[in-house]
Amino acid sequence: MSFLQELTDREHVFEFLTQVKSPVDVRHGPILYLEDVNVSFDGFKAINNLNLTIDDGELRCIIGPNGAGKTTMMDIITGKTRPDTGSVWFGSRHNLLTMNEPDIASLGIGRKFQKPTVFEALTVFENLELAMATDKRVLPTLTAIMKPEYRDRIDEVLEMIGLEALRDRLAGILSHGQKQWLEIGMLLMQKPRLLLVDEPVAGMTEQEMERTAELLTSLAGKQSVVVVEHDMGFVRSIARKVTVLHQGSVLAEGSMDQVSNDPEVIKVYLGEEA
Ligand SMILES: Nc1ncnc2c1ncn2[C@@H]1O[C@H](COP(=O)(O)OP(=O)(O)OP(=O)(O)O)[C@@H](O)[C@H]1O
Repeated sequence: MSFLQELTDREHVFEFLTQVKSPVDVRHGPILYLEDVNVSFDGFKAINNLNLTIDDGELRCIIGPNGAGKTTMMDIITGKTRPDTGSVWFGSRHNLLTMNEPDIASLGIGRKFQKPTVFEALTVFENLELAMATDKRVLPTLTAIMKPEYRDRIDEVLEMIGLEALRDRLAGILSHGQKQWLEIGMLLMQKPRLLLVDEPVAGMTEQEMERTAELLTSLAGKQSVVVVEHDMGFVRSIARKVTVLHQGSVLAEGSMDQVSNDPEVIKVYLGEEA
């Protein structure tokens, strides 16, 4: 079928519109598995024998002082940084160290950076629409022929992120918090299996933080969510299990109460704030 025929065939399902069919295999183990990972930058060990396991559907908070290796760890998972040694697996089938960044993203690993990067001149709805198309050049075509199921997905995501009432407003007029939720919504359009979220509540009001806590906890279960955050009040409000990184390794892991009472953690990290 030619591209022109595809365009005029109302029943044709474009490859770029099909949701990511994540083939990740979690039947016998975790969704994310890092073992003995090491990364050095000019001789400095940013990641040092790091071991980390995230279960399917889990919400995990990662904390740690500046320079602990949190960003580098996210960069390794998404393929931005290659470790010197170690293993990184997504389910039991996908060795992430053999894959590039776009392939890792298309497996269903979504990453939300600290700063919101929504398209301010587009409406909330259009931002979500755009997030669905992997080939951004086809957006005008996509808008003209959008199938009901894609509209349904946008409606579903609008409800999840609480922006239904603002669907036709330009993203540029949204508050900082609303932009962050919209960007999370853009990631959700592709139905990711694992979401990596970097400092989601930096710069948010108390109310926005509460709403973000509700959003992230509501996502867990359906997808796995890893949140890197410095705000301890926020971490306490959402955390089930917390991992404390220090000098590129796991220093402690457990409930917020367990890690915040751990003498090593108090010494190297929470002690900083006391
Ligand atoms: N590309 C790089 N080149 C050299 N050093 C780097 C590079 N990336 C990170 N580092 C160093 O590796 C260490 C870990 O950095 P990383 O950004 O992962 O820490 P972090 O826990 O995310 O810190 P923060 O909480 O401040 O964001 C730091 O000492 C940092 O300076």
